[in-house]
Amino acid sequence: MNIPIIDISPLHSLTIADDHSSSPSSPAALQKCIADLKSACQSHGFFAIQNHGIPSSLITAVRHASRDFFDSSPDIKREVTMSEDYPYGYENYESLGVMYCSNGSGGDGNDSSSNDSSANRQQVSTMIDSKETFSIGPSHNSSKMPPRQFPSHPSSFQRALTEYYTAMETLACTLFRGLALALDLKMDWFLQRDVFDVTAHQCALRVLNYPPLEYYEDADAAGDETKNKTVIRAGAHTDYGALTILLSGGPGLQLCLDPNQETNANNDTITSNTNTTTWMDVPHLEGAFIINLGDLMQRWTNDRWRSTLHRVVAVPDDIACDDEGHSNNERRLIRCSRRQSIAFFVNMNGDANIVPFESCVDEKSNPARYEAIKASDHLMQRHLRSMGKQT
Ligand SMILES: O=C(O)CCC(=O)C(=O)O
Ligand SMILES: [Fe+2]
Repeated sequence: MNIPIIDISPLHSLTIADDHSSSPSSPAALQKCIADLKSACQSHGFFAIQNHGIPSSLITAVRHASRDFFDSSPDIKREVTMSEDYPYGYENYESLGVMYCSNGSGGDGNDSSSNDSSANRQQVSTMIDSKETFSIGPSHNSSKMPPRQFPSHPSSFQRALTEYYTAMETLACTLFRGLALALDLKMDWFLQRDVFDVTAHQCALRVLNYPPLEYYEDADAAGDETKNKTVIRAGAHTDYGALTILLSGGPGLQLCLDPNQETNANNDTITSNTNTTTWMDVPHLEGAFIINLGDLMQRWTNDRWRSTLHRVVAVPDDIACDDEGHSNNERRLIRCSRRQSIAFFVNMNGDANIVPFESCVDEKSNPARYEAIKASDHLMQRHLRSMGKQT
C-alpha cells in the first residue's frame, strides 16, 4: 500500500482559465484529479503532488539557506526565538528520546497527541534526540500576527524564506480550488475574503533540521523486525490547521494505519491499541510535495476527511562495524544522516467561522459532530492542548 501520487496540472489550467488567457485542460483530466483528491482525503488524508509549479531553483535556495542557518553559531540561531509574544522564530527541542522495540509500538511519548500506552512498549535504551526549527508567519498586518523577524545570518535566509512563503500561498490557493470541487463546493469557496484571504490568513512556514545520529544495535537484531530499534525523530502527532505542504528531507516519514486509531478533530478521544499499531512509510519522492490534512479540515468535513497521525523515524543509511573492538558481529553501528524538511502549515483567516460543511452532514444519519468555532480559537485550543493545558 502507498499514498497516491496526484498530478495537479489540471488545477493550474483551471486557475488560468479563470482569466480566459488559456483553455482549461481536458474535463476528463480535471475530473480524474478531483476524484483522486477526494479519495486520498477520505482514505489516508495524505497524498503526494506532482506538477505543482514550484521552481526547483526556489526549493534549492531555501534548502541551502536553511542548512546554512542551522550550521550557524548558537548565538546567531538564538537571535530570534519563539516566545509567548512571538510564536515563530527558532526552537531547539532537545528532549530525552527513547528507543523502543518495534513490536508494534510507536510515538515518543513527548507529544501530547501521541496515543501510545506506554505499558505495551518495551524500552531498550535511551538517547538524546534533537530537532531544531525556524518559523515565520504571514507578512500582512491584518493577520493579527506579529511582524516577521529574521536572524542577521545567513544573508540569503530572509529572501529565500520570503519567496518560498509567497510561492506556497499560491500553491495553497491552487489546492483549495481542487479540494472545494472534491467537496462539491464552488471552485473558489475556500478563497472567499472571510475564509482564506492573502491579506488575512495565518499560514506558517517552518524549516526543520534533524541532526545526523549514530547508535548501536545488536547484530542479531538486523533484519529481525521484532528486535530492531525504532528511533523517533519527531513524535507521533497530527497537524492542527487545514493542510500541510511538506517538502520531505528523505525517507523516515510514516503515517499511522491503525484501524483502532479512533481520533476526532479535537484529538481528545484518541484510543489506540499499541499492539496493532501499523506505521506505513511515506516514500520520499524527489521533486514532489507531500500534502496532509490537518485537524481543522477533519473538523470542517465532520470527520469525513482525515487528519492522520504521523511521525518521523530515523532510517539507517549504512551499517558499519565499531572500530573499538565491536566488529565481531555483536554490535553494529547504525548511522543516520541529517534530515532537513520544510513544512508550510496552511491556516485559514483567524476569523474564519468553521462550521461542518452541509455536504458532510445529514441531520438523520450523520449529524454535525462539532460546534462552530473561529479558526484562530481552534489553533489556540490545539496549541494549549499540546502544551498539556486543557481548554
Ligand atoms: O520532518 C518531516 O518530514 C515532518 C514534519 C512534520 O510532520 C511537522 O512538522 O508537522
Ligand atoms: Fe506534521
